[in-house]
Amino acid sequence: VVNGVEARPHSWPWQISLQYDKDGEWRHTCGGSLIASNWVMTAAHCINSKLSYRVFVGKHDLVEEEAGSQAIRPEKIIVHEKWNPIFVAFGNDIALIKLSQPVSVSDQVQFGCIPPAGTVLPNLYPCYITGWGRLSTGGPIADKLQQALMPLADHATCSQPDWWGIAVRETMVCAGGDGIVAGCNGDSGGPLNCKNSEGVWEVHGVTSFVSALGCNYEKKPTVFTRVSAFNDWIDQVMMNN
Ligand SMILES: CC(C)c1ccc(NC(=O)[C@@H]2CCCN2C(=O)[C@H](CCCC[NH3+])NC(=O)C(F)(F)F)cc1
Repeated sequence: VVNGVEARPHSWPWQISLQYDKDGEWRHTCGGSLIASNWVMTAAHCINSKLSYRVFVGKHDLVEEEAGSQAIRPEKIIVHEKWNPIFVAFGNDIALIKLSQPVSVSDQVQFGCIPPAGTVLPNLYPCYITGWGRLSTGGPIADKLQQALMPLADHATCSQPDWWGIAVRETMVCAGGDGIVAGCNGDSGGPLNCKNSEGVWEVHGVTSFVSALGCNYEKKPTVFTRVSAFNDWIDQVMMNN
């Protein structure tokens, strides 16, 4: 997250760190959201079938050992069948990770809520991106979980020619674009958190892409997979696996 702030520890208790084993070292590669005791939602582009992963729940500082955190191996990973790794703009950048054992909820580990199917929030609706992604374009990833307020850019705004144009679909959500605050590499797969009218936080987006010209690039908001376009897919996958 570029130009965010350190989150109060464990204030986004569904946020997970997806890590892969690189020569015996575990490396953070993506974020994700715990949505059930044995299911994590992340981005399809985070998954490389050649790598072995672990899901770390209950974390705040990635470089410290933290009581209450737990690393769990995936049992299986289901990537959306319509995800096309060649072109992130085709969308369907969503995947579900079934954990090899259920996680127990606690103060530090909670499930994120999926919004009702079809929910489309209005322009400038205030949401928060969270993640351990780069703190600046090309910069280091964060040790401590970051958060940033990112008002939504509705489809009419986000699909303007000098914004994302036709690269953005209605199955996506845009947020930010002020050239200051943005998601960045390593935030992929993590949640876009929006508080609903009852005051309940929902995971409205899965961090998908930013401009290749720079994370915080004016009129190139961070683009998320719109979770409320995938309720049926999520239900089917969880029921059938
Ligand atoms: C739609 C098309 C014009 C297009 C739009 C944006 C990009 N962005 C990028 O490629 C930048 C550069 C590093 C990774 N990246 C990204 O946007 C990657 C997803 C890459 C998926 C394709 N391999 N996502 C992230 O870094 C993010 F924002 F989720 F944290 C690439 C192509």
